Amino acid sequence: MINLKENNKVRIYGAGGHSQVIKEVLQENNFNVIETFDDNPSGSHHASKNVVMGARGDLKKFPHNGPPVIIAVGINSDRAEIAGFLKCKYGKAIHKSAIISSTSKVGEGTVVFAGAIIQPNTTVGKHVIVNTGASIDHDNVIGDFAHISPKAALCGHVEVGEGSHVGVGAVVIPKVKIGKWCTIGAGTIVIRDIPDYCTVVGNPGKIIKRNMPK
Ligand SMILES: CC(=O)SCCNC(=O)CCNC(=O)[C@H](O)C(C)(C)COP(=O)(O)OP(=O)(O)OC[C@H]1O[C@@H](n2cnc3c(N)ncnc32)[C@H](O)[C@@H]1OP(=O)(O)O
Repeated sequence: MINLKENNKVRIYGAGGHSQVIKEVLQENNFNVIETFDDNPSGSHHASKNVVMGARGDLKKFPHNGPPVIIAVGINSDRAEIAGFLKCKYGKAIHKSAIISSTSKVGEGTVVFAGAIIQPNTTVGKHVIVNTGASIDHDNVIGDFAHISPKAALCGHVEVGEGSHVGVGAVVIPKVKIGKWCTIGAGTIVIRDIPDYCTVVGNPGKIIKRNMPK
């Protein structure tokens, strides 16, 4: 399932490891990745070829018009910043093995990797990463620019705020609300609501840092 049009052409913004996974999802869905941008082309992943300078080089000269773009940058705040200055159309990249309920919604620019599951009545925002094998159950609300890492499990009626990162293998019990721009550590068990900007680790999850917004 994918919603990119324009003769199956797509562009990727970001040329690191995360970009490689997105490229593979797109190619398996018969999309033609015609261009890869990066704001630091010389630091690209070894598998990225023909990477060209991104919009930070010259915002006015950047080809905002054209085939849809996917922002393939793993750091949530960077993805949000890039989405703030690009004037592009966005696509989605959804792996064939992902299961998404017909009653759930996935926003533009969002990527859903192999084996991920999104159960009914869930809303996933824009430019979200639903990583490999992540499980997002029914009636969740996932904010824009969030990242649900591999094998994380969100039970029913969970909310994850804008820009928050749920680490690999974390578990969130039903009806818990995680604020915006939080970090939930790898393997954390979240059993209570988490305020905005907090880092939480452990079982049960405890707040170890409050990261004030930039
Ligand atoms: C395909 C992909 O790769 S997707 C990428 C997915 N990435 C992840 O899931 C990474 C998640 N990140 C983490 O778990 C990190 O450890 C973070 C963000 C929670 C904390 O990182 P930092 O802010 O650098 O904290 P730091 O490493 O200094 O640890 C602070 C304390 O928390 C503890 N801690 C850190 N992470 C965890 C964790 N996941 N579980 C339990 N305790 C933890 C540390 O042991 C340390 O304790 P101490 O003060 O008693 O020594």
